[in-house]
Amino acid sequence: MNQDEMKRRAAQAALDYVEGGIIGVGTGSTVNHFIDLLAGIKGRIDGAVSSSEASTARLTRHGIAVFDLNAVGELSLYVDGADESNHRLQLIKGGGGALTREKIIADASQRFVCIADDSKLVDTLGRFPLPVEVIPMARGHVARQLVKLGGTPVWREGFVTDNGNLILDVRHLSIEDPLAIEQQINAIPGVVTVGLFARRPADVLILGGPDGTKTLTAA
Ligand SMILES: O=C(CO)[C@H](O)[C@H](O)COP(=O)(O)O
Repeated sequence: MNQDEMKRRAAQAALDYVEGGIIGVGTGSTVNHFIDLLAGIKGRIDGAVSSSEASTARLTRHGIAVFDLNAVGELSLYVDGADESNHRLQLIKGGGGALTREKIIADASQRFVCIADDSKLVDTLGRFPLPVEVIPMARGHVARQLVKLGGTPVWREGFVTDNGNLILDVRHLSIEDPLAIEQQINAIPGVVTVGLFARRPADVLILGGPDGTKTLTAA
């Protein structure tokens, strides 16, 4: 079975968590499946808060109303994908570059349901390069600080985030303590967001695989 079908299975299973109201919607190919499937039950919800311009466009195409987070306040549910998850449901996100808005919406939501194919579950985070969103003028400065932490930052050249910033993808970082690394990187002046979701992990992880889906919950 191909990876895309496994993503679609996870997205399908996430529909069970949709109870109504306005829900948070993330970004990426797995979430694209979720949006397409959500369209089939859109009468059940009042609309969505979106984590990217791409997801907003897709939601709108399906006739799902998109709201500003400021007008909505706290959300009961957020559904998003991930690039990696450990068994504590701490995540690396930002492969699609939407990490800042994703982190804001995750923080504003009572329940974060993460959907992914089963290759995303790892024992230790860090095989996937860690995305860091930075203010453009701070790119060199932040990169040097990341090298001091043991990482190898690579500028995602040509990519500009929805917030007008840049992304550094950091390889070779040892992420034994995700919470400590999240705090350390967030503390570098010029960093907008690091794509480590350790302070706010997922509450539920749905993994699509060849034999169906598997659901993990935070301890
Ligand atoms: O964090 C993200 C976007 O910023 C995505 O959730 C992450 O990159 C996973 O993407 P996909 O579902 O395409 O594998």
